[in-house]
Amino acid sequence: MSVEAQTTSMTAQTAMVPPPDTQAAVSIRALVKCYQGRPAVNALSLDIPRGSFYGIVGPNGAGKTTTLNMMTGLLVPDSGNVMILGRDVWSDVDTAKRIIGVMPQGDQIFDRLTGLQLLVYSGMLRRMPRSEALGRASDLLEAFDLTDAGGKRVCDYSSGMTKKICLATAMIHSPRLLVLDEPFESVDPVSSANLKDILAEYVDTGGTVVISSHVMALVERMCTHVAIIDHGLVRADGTVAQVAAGEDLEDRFLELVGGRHQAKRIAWLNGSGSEEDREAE
Ligand SMILES: Nc1ncnc2c1ncn2[C@@H]1O[C@H](COP(=O)(O)OP(=O)(O)OP(=O)(O)O)[C@@H](O)[C@H]1O
Repeated sequence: MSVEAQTTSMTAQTAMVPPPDTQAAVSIRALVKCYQGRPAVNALSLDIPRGSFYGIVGPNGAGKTTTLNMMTGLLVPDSGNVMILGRDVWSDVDTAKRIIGVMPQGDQIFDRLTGLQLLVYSGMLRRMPRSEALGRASDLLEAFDLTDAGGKRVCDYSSGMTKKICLATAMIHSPRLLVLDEPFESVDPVSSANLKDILAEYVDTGGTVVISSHVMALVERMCTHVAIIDHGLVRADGTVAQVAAGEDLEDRFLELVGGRHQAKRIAWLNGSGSEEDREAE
């Protein structure tokens, strides 16, 4: 679709949106973000119910991270609204950030600190007394199997350990909404199972978790709800059963998003013409 056609369809969608749902954990209306004139998020609207475990899925470049960043006060939208637990994010970003737990990326943390120092620092940034931050930090280190690594600098952690410490920093202030971009990526199966238990209990006590993931089986197993995003728009949303519509979620995803094609044979990818062959010539 041309940029003009995309912009026209965006304007038409924006004109018809209902007001945000103040009862939802997250209510997004006609959210737009363009880069170089092209919409990355294209008048997207979505309601995430309180107490849900919500999966956001979509192909590469679909607009998931851009949406999550605008939802959590990290990226200013071009237009549209985001309401978190009944509060408008962009009219008071600081308050919004206080009530959300967002998992930072590995390059957004002070990795010269030890794991323990990083958690205590994150807690104190959230106005927690040092003693309380210390107690919570050691609980989180234990929950994520990082107790032995608590005294080690985060820059010396493996990528899975870094992911876990980033997750822990998102949780230390006990937010009622957790937004996690690919939380299970590069986390080992044992830690992953522990994390799933922690998140399931968090949801049982009334918290809302929003994750983005490419692993459809995980979303099908863990999430209560799912939204399939493609080209910056919601293609389907609802409970996992509603979206799957009697099919396997992955099949449904492929059906809605398309893009499967007969893989083109790459003629040279058979070892011939390699460096060794060239040397032998
Ligand atoms: N800072 C940026 N500058 C220019 N274009 C960007 C920028 N960030 C994202 N985009 C573009 O916006 C679109 C959506 O990107 P986004 O990162 O939100 O997708 P995603 O669904 O999270 O993808 P993935 O699954 O690959 O992580 C892509 O076309 C991407 O190239």
